[in-house]
Amino acid sequence: MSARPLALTLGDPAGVGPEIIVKAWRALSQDGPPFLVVGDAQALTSAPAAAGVPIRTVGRAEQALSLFRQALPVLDLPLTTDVVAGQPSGAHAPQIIRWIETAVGLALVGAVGGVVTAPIAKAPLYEAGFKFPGHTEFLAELTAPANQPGARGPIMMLTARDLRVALVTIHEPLARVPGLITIERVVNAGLVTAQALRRDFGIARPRLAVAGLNPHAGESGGLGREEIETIEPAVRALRDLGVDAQGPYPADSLFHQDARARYDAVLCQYHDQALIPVKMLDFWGGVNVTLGLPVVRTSPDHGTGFDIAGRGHARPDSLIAAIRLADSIAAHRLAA
Ligand SMILES: NC(=O)c1ccc[n+]([C@@H]2O[C@H](COP(=O)([O-])OP(=O)(O)OC[C@H]3O[C@@H](n4cnc5c(N)ncnc54)[C@H](O)[C@@H]3O)[C@@H](O)[C@H]2O)c1
Ligand SMILES: N[C@H](C(=O)O)[C@H](O)COP(=O)(O)O
Repeated sequence: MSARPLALTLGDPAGVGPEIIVKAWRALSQDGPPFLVVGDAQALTSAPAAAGVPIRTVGRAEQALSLFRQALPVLDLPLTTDVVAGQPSGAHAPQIIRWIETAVGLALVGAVGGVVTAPIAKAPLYEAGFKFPGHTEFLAELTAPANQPGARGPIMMLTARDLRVALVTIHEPLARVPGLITIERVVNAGLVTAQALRRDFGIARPRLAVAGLNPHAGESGGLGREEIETIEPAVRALRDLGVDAQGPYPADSLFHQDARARYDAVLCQYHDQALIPVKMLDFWGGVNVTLGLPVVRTSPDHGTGFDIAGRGHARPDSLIAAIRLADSIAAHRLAA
């Protein structure tokens, strides 16, 4: 366990975030990684599972270490408008963004060991003028001035059980994806992923399988030429750089149980190619990790769950897995 707490952002206060945070504290308060919440204390107090959970405000992140076993620590940056569970509102956007900025700022100065983000809904943030597709790209912007050892992300990785997937393109409309797959992007995603598998996951000789874009990985050019013109040269370039990369392989046969034993991560070309197998394999245990940034960041694989917010049956499993993984990555970085 790291000697510093983690910072956990509240996410969209109208979603399941407050409820699963309170439940995660219940599950982890005795022997789990300590964390403080960066968000609105009242939203936590009002969460369906909050009865009996002591919630205490703190002024400094380090106070969370001694407090965490007795109470849920919160750096209270209150909302200015009322929250209705299940109803997202652009009015919350400035504070949602501020919580993320604050948590990342704490990580950049070393006051916390990493950041775990509860889910945000993108649409109300876009309506309020948020210019980033999601946390991943926003965190890259916030951490841009800080030094990053090795290749720079952000690269989105999702993990579930024995599967890790890393993405060449992230939040992009499908129609734009082929044009965005360049040799440079594939090589950078492969390098960031291989370096993170060593540095953050402790895998000494990581093996990467690279997925094709087209059906049957292009069928020798008959079903698309991206494999021949872009992905194969990128795989060769990765090998020249010392990365154990193989492929491109047809994506449909890359994710079954026997195939998963042959690699440590799959480099996928686009969002759903990567996230469908993860969420199908283990929706409750899946974790989203941002690779190649100066700060540690994880998140649950699920979203804001507006359809069930406020009802009391949201599951905290994925958030708990995200907290444990952030703690493990922070410990690996500290030991390096
Ligand atoms: N980490 C993140 O910030 C993150 C991740 C994924 C999606 N999102 C955002 O979330 C919003 C909603 O996305 P969506 O509807 O596609 O996916 P979702 O994950 O919010 O919901 C999909 C289904 O899973 C259920 N679900 C989600 N979390 C649950 C939990 N903890 N316990 C029990 N059931 C749960 C929901 O009720 C719903 O039926 C979108 O705006 C998206 O951008 C954010
Ligand atoms: N792409 C993620 C998913 O579908 O699970 C999710 O939108 C989170 O993205 P950020 O971590 O960049 O917010």
